[in-house]
Amino acid sequence: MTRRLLIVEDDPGLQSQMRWCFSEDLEVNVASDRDTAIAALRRTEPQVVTLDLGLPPDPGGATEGFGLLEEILHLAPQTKVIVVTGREDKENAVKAIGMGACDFYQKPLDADILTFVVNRAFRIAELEQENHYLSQQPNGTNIKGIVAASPQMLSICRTLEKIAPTDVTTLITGETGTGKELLARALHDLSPRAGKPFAAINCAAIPENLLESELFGFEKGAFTGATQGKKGKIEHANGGTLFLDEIGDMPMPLQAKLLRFLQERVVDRVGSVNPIPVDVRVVCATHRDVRQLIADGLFREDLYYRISEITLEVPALRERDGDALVIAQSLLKNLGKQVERPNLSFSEDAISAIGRYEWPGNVREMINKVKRATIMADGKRVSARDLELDTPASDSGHHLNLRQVREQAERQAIETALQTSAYNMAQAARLLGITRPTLYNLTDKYRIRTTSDAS
Ligand SMILES: Nc1ncnc2c1ncn2[C@@H]1O[C@H](COP(=O)(O)OP(=O)(O)OP(=O)(O)O)[C@@H](O)[C@H]1O
Repeated sequence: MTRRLLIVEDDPGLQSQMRWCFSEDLEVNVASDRDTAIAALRRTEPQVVTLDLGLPPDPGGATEGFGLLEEILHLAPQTKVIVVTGREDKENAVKAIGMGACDFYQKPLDADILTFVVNRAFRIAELEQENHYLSQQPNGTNIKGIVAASPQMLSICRTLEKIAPTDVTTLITGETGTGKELLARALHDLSPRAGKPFAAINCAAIPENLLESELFGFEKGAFTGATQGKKGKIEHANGGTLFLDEIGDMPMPLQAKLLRFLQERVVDRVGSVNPIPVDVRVVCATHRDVRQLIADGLFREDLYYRISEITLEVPALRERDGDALVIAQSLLKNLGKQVERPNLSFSEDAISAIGRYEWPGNVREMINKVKRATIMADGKRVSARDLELDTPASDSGHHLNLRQVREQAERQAIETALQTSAYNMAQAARLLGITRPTLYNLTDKYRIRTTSDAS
């Protein structure tokens, strides 16, 4: 890509000095007033503009410069404008940044600093263009709600489109927050069952003694308090899709009952002897390693084969090439609209931090971070700090003692677990391998918030 720079400067001496600063691989155009600048902008579409605020007919003030800045950003909002101000003119520099200028530079001219600032602006422009390109890439799939650019996810989406019209029982595996439920819903929406119910049940969230009646329903008088019969989730899904989330956490006795249902396609309500035929497509998901569960005697192998006629292994966000940025951009657009800040964009440090971060809580964690950032960002730029991604690794070398290191690690692990589990204390405690009361003690100790501040 040819780098094109437009210098807007009315002083001929400065014009030639600035021209001289830039190496030959830059295409440089010069304009001395607003009209010529706009004509050059339209003609050459520069990625970067340096703009002297003091332009005729107001060379001593900044009105013409501000007017031109506004016009440039209106005509070509992606242009990186560096305003050039006098030495004592901080106020105007700050105002220009607030209006959307990307940087400022104070006279007198210093070739090294100016080159540095201009090159930096080109780099930002290129990164933004790259991101824009990525976010404009067709998903390769029209699956509603799924944002993906990586070959890994596009391949999963293609498989999903192939199996959607069939009734094959599908197992979706992957870390928490990778989009397993989203894919299960997509499978339903793309299937001939789309007009019928999608009934989801989280096998890990319901106490063992209630899960059976939740799934299979119960008859009047089946147990104390059952004054009337109730349909279970499976019956509710009749004609549609049953989504069994966290199937790996299903207790063994229920696994046997589920297996019978999958084989016979009839439901035995608790307390009933009359099997009820049900027509559902079953989709299961788990973040657990089912083979390991089988090896540990916690999951029935025969059930595993029943539920995994097709398995979709959803990779973690950090393993998908290019997805993190594309999803973050899409989230910023959508979540920004929700808080009436539709023009937010990521700063350069945010873009590299998003690419570097491991995303242990995957897309769910990203949603929390971006949601927070849309509220916290000053101006139009979302920084790494707004995303809470600016913990410098070098910090670790500057601790007072081991206690401080331990406490910081503990605090970080708790914050990540809370974000990963969408601030569900029970789930976060499970992720951390501690009890809920212990988690409450620790969040008190470190004064960590236990609810999403964006909710
Ligand atoms: N590729 C994606 N594009 C857009 N949004 C996504 C994508 N993947 C996940 N999400 C969003 O991230 C959130 C978490 O996704 P989802 O609930 O499907 O994950 P999960 O793998 O089922 O998580 P868990 O195992 O914790 O239940 C949802 O709000 C979902 O819409």
